[in-house]
Amino acid sequence: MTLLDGKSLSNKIKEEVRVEVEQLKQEKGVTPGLAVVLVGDDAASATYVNSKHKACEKAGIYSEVHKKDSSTTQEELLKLIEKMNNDPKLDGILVQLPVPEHIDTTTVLEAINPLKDVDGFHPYNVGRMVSNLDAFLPATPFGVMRMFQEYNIDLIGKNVCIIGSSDIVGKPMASLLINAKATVEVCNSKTKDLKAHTLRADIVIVAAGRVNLVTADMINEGAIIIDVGINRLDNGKLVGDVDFEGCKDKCSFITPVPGGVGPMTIAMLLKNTVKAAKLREKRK
Ligand SMILES: Nc1nc(=O)c2c([nH]1)NC[C@@H]1CN(c3ccc(C(=O)N[C@@H](CCC(=O)O)C(=O)O)cc3)C=[N+]21
Repeated sequence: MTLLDGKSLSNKIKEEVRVEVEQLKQEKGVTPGLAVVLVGDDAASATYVNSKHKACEKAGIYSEVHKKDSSTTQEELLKLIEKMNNDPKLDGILVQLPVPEHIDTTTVLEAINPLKDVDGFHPYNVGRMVSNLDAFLPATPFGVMRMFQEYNIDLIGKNVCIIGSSDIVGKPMASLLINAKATVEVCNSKTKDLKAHTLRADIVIVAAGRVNLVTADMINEGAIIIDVGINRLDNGKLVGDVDFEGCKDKCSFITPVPGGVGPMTIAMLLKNTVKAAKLREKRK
């Protein structure tokens, strides 16, 4: 079994980004800028936002974090986004999800200028991604694709079973894999006999948020396992959706949690922010 080491690959990508940012500054006088908006006081969200901010600083990307309390209205949030859309310092705008229930996620995401949509969640970018056109790709599935590339994992003709059909992981993951000529199946919590599906797969990608959802009996010998789950146990330990210990000797590749897909998400966000900075002229 080979570990898909997202920690070290993400460090390599972040270093590439740092060099690229340096060049942009020197050659074009452009400093890429990212704004992250956090609404409410979810502890996990606060941690991620903090990691994103620190990663930006290390890469030389200007970063601002807007912490709004949970009573913030949708109107206030839309106003802030409009201001950021017009702020020339900002190349990327990210609203950390989930937002509180009284705020409509789609309305908020649609308010972001698609050319600043470094999360790739705006319908404009979603449509372009599905059509295999140049677009901002959602950081998590983009990071998974980058891992396949790094470890020379061929996708053409492979059976891939994705567990989880969310807008931020499952659906975009399926699109990217379809475009890469894989054969893709997307399961969800209503899927009957999940095991029958995973046992047809060369690659299983799990993003369901359920501890031990995937166990060794559910995977083929030599399968590739990508664990996008992040679950905090009562003892404070961080685990994915896969029974790692049970599966590790049966599969050919597996991502650990932590140190797998998570760090890749942040690295690809930085990549997208640099991409957005290069589009500055087009936004004017
Ligand atoms: N608008 C928006 N964009 C996002 O990209 C977004 C979001 N909302 N909401 C929540 C999810 C989750 N997410 C993660 C980022 C980094 C790690 C990460 O760095 N994980 C580390 C450890 C983290 C820890 O120790 O808590 C690891 O897996 O090794 C995980 C998860 C981004 N998300």
